[in-house]
Amino acid sequence: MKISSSDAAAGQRFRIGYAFAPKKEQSFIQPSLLDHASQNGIDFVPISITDSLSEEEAAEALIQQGPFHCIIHKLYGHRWNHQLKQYSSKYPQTLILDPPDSIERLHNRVSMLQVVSALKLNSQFNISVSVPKQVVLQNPQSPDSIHNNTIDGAVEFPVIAKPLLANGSAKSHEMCLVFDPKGLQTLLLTTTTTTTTSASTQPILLQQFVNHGEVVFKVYVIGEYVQCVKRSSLPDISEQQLTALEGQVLPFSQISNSPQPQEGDEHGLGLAHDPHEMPPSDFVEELARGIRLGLKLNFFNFDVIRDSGNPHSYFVIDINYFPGYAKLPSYEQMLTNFLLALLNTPTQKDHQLEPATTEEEEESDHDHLGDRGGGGDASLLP
Ligand SMILES: Nc1ncnc2c1ncn2[C@@H]1O[C@H](COP(=O)(O)OP(=O)(O)OP(=O)(O)O)[C@@H](O)[C@H]1O
Ligand SMILES: O=P(O)(O)O[C@H]1[C@H](OP(=O)(O)O)[C@@H](OP(=O)(O)O)[C@@H](O)[C@@H](O)[C@@H]1OP(=O)(O)O
Repeated sequence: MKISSSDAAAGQRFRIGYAFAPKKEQSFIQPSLLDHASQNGIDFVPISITDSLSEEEAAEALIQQGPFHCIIHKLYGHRWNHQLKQYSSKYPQTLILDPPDSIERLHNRVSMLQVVSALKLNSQFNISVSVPKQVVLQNPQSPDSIHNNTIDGAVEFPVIAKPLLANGSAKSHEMCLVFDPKGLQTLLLTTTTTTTTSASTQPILLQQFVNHGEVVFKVYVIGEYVQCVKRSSLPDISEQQLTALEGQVLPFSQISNSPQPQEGDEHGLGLAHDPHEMPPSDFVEELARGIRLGLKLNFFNFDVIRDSGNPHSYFVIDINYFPGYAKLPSYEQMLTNFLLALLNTPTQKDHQLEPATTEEEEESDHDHLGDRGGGGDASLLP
């Protein structure tokens, strides 16, 4: 099959290949999305690759299912990255959203947040954004970690112990609230028979817990589209509670999937401001833009909390690749508009989705595409 730009201008439809784990496919590929996209000239095509194939056969199978104008995906690992690479050398004009190298950065809770520390926000907002203080225990069961030597001065209690690795596995979401050095010692000494973070000999991130009025703001990004929603979070911890919780470790997992908090529900500590008040939208948009440009990603969300003690101080605590967009009321429009804007840009219209032939031809195609180049490395950033 051959897809060309002149066809597209004449009403040719766009083929978007998608590759997701079954759970993601089920939640994201809704009939409402397929219908809306289809009415606007976009056909979503499932990419299917059998596990039993060898790496090279799997790459060939992906090539056979092409060409696509664009591939969207949330699959990880060497095998999938290799398939994409092979596919891209055959069809360099296909936009791979997003490039695996850019996604990779979100798989480590330190590297994912570096982009936030490097941000320079417009001072007109009178708002500061940072990352809570944090320290990594590379060897959680080493005597230095167990006796808290590694963390001396780096963070203050309470902290949240998070697996450093954030690869989407159930384990990577297992966290613990730790209230003092004794609790941390308990956590690190717990035998490997338990299933919490404590069981892990894998590196752990200790991130300072910030009181934030039990509300987390989730900012969903699709290219330039930004939507901020409120979700329930952990309650604030008072000094009295800290004393009462001495030596304790409280495990939890994926609590931000709980329903949105109701006004007046908060158990905050007599805050001077309303913890439910949404952050200013121009600030959220500027923050999302900065993170998007820094990460060179189009599909992600990030979690922001506001310091209970200072309404001008925000913290970004997590960034997720290709989150649960279907939870947003108008994700069908957001996604379709994003793809159409992208595929209808002049550079994109020049695309001829034919197999690459000679190296020379390929190079000239790359020149044509500039930064949006194929080869699986489209950054699509303005
Ligand atoms: N530093 C912090 N201070 C206060 N609360 C925090 C902090 N870090 C995390 N939390 C709370 O814990 C929740 C889970 O943390 P985090 O987002 O890092 O975990 P996750 O498993 O990666 O989440 P997700 O399910 O969104 O991928 C947050 O939504 C927030 O409610
Ligand atoms: O399953 P849901 O729809 O809730 O989406 C969640 C998504 O799971 P999925 O990709 O398996 O679907 C998670 O991905 P992994 O970290 O586990 O890779 C992460 O992005 C969460 O932040 C998303 O929740 P949200 O932030 O949108 O509330």
